[in-house]
Amino acid sequence: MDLKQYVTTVENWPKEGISFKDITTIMDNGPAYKYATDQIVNYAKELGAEIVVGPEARGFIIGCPVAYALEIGFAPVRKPGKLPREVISADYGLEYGKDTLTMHKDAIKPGQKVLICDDLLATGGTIEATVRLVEQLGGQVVGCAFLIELTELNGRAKIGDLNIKTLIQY
Ligand SMILES: O=P(O)(O)OC[C@H]1O[C@H](OP(=O)(O)OP(=O)(O)O)[C@H](O)[C@@H]1O
Ligand SMILES: Nc1ncnc2[nH]cnc12
Repeated sequence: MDLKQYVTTVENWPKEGISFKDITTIMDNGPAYKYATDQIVNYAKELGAEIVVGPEARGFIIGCPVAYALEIGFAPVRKPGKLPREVISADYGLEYGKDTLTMHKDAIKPGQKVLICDDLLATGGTIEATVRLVEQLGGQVVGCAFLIELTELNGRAKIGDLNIKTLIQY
């Protein structure tokens, strides 16, 4: 399936100069959403992932169905003030802003094999901060899966030699 045809590009949103890749037109198409999820499920199986981690909010949309299909857990990465128990934090930069991400301190077991999922790899700031959080908790990042990669922004460079899978490239 050519997934790219289901992505909607919105120019100059949320800011002038940003070419926004809207994945809601993948999600509202049952076969396209299932196809995308299945690709990541197969990748997760190859890697032997034991838990899925995803940053809010679009990382939940990608990561949760993968965790469900594999009957493994999902641990959320959230913006500050959203998780109710003790957290660790990491600051990061975005293509259009900056922010902080948090995880519960007990979200990952030491040595657990983690697959990180998100909708899109842009500058790599979000994924790099998520990797830092997982590693700080003792998790082993076995792979990172994205629907979309904006190759010109070279987000891959931020996470060194980690295993990365992207389904659509621009
Ligand atoms: O590679 P980066 O430059 O870090 O950009 C990618 C991140 O930006 C978007 O999330 P956003 O922070 O806009 O939050 P949302 O998912 O809640 O919309 C997207 O879902 C990725 O998580
Ligand atoms: N161009 C883009 N489209 C959609 N989500 C994004 N997150 C960061 N950059 C983005």
